[in-house]
Amino acid sequence: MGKVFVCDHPLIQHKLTYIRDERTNTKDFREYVDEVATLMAYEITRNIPLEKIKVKTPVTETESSIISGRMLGLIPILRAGLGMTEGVLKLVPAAKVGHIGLYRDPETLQPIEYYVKLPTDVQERELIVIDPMLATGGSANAAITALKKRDCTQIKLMCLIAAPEGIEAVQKEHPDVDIYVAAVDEYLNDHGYIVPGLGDAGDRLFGTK
Ligand SMILES: O=P(O)(O)OC[C@H]1O[C@H](OP(=O)(O)OP(=O)(O)O)[C@H](O)[C@@H]1O
Ligand SMILES: O=c1cc[nH]c(=O)[nH]1
Ligand SMILES: [Mg+2]
Repeated sequence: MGKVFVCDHPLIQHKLTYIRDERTNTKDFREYVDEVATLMAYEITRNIPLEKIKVKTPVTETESSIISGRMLGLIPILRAGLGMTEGVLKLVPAAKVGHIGLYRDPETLQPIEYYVKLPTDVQERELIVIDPMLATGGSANAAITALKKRDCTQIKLMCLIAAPEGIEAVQKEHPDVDIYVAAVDEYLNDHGYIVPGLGDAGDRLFGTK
């Protein structure tokens, strides 16, 4: 079963409080989400492979490590996943970015796919699926399934806030996928919103409500 890593660094938890706060305006919300994504990326990339290269210091020649950033792929789920993507790219600028467009039908809560554009070598990359909210888990599961259909095998999921229901759903459908979150909240309300959560991530990021 996939592991759940809660990124509980004080800086992340501090910023998450302002992300949750309904008084935080769109500009500040976007900035906090971006900053938390960068901090979480530090944790998520902890085990990516290093390779040795030769480097000449002012004193001598030596061997030193670099990460194979080109082997990473970031897969934001549109729209809200876009809000975290630049923050991760700050740490791994060589990663390629693929987009999966999904929206959740407000009645059925089922994900509807409307766009997929992936790097041509996506199967060879370690992928991080990015979405701030893991609610029922339907969207994350659909995105991961779309990647697996294209022969992707190394997939992680990165979210800001997860409901226990969403974690369970992903662990059941994709037991090979580890999940990185800043917080696990209490439950889903009757409209499928995470409680206490932060409201609608896409609307708060883009000011659409
Ligand atoms: O776990 P789930 O129950 O599937 O819910 C989570 C999904 O809902 C939100 O997207 P939304 O459908 O609001 O689309 P948007 O990003 O375009 O606003 C969120 O960004 C996730 O993708
Ligand atoms: O709480 C939630 C659940 C799904 N999507 C959101 O943006 N927020
Ligand atoms: Mg939304």
